[in-house]
Amino acid sequence: MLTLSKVTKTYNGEPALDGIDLSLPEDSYVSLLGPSGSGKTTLLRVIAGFETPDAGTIRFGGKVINAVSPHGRGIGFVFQNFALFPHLSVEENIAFGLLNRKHEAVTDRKVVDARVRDMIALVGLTGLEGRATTQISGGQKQRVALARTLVTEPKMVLLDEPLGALDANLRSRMRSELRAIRERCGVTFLHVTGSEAEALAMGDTVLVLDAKKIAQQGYADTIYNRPNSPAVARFLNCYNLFGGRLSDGVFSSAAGPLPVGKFSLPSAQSAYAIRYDRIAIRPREAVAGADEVRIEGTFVASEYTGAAVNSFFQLDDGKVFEVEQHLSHSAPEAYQPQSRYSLVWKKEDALVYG
Ligand SMILES: Nc1ncnc2c1ncn2[C@@H]1O[C@H](COP(=O)(O)OP(=O)(O)OP(=O)(O)O)[C@@H](O)[C@H]1O
Repeated sequence: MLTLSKVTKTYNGEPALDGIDLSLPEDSYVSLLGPSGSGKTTLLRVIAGFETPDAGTIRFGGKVINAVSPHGRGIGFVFQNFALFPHLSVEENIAFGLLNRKHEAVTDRKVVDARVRDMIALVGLTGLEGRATTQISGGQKQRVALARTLVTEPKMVLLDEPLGALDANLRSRMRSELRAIRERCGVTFLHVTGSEAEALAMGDTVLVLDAKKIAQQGYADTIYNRPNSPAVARFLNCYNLFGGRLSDGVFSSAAGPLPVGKFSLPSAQSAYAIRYDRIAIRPREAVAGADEVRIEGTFVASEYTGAAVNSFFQLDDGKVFEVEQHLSHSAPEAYQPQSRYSLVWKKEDALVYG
C-alpha cells in the first residue's frame, strides 16, 4: 500500500535518508527500528508530508504523493508527547480532528458525535468522555491521541515512539492494546521505536534502519533468527559478536578458532554471531561434542530480568560475553565469581558473516 523508491533527504549537505526503498503491506503492524540518529523520524516525516524528499518517489495506494499536502494524504500521525489540547475534554480532543481538518471536515454534529462515540469505545475510553486531558493517566492520553487520529479514518497511521513517554509497566500493557486496536480497525500502523524488544514483540514486519538506509526488512522472527548483517545483529542486542576471518570452515577470532556449521551469510563485513539464549554454561573441564563449539570465560555477574537470567563472562581478550537462560527451562544456577566456565553452543546455531 505504501512504496518508497530511492528516497533521499539531506539536511545542510548531510544525508538523513540515503536511498530508501521499502514497501509496506495493507492491514499490518510494521515496526521501524533503528539506532538514534539513523533517520527514523525523518522517514516518518517524509511519508507524512511534513518534509519533502530531495529525490525519490513515494507511492500510496498506487498514486505518487510527493506533491500531496499532509492533510490530503489520508495518513495519520501520532506524536510521542501526544500533543493533546489541555483546555479540551477527552471527547472534544477526539472530535477536534474531524471538525477542523482542512480536507473534508465533518461539520454535521450528529455524525461527529457518532464517530467520536465509536472511537471512544474502540480505544477503551468509555466513561471518560467529559474528563479534561490533564485528569487522565499516561496510557489514557495515549489512547486519546490514537483515537483523535483514527477518527479521521486514515488508511495508515504513523506512530513516532508512541510508548516512549510511558513507564515500563504501562508500556508493555499498551503494546498489546495497540496491536488489538489496530486489528480491530484494519489500518496499517508504522510504529517507530528505538527498542528492539518492542519492535520484535509488536511488528508483523520489522524494518531496520541503519546509517540512513534500510538494513533489513522481514518478519520479526526472521530478523531475530537471521539478521542479515553484523550491524543488524549488533543492534538487536541479543547476539555475541566476534570479529575475525573465515577460512577453510574455521572462523579465526581473538577468542580462538571457532568451528563453523553449514550456515553462512554473505556480508561485506566478516563476523561470527551466537545468540545469548543458544549458549550452555558448563564446568570448566567439560569437553565439547563434535557438533559443538567451546570457549572459556570468567564469570562476572548475573542479572535477573523476570523471565530470564543473563550471565556475563569475561573472555581472555577482555570482551564481555553474555548468556541468557530462560527460567521456564530450568531453575537458575549460582556461578562462582571469578571462576572459569566452559561456554558451549551448537556449531549450527552460529551465524557466520563473510
Ligand atoms: N531539521 C533538521 N535539520 C538538520 N538536521 C536534521 C534535522 N532533523 C534531523 N536531522 C539529522 O538527520 C539525522 C537523522 O535524524 P532523525 O531524527 O531522523 O533520527 P532518529 O533515528 O529519529 O533519531 P532518534 O531515535 O534519536 O530520534 C540525524 O543526523 C539528525 O541530526
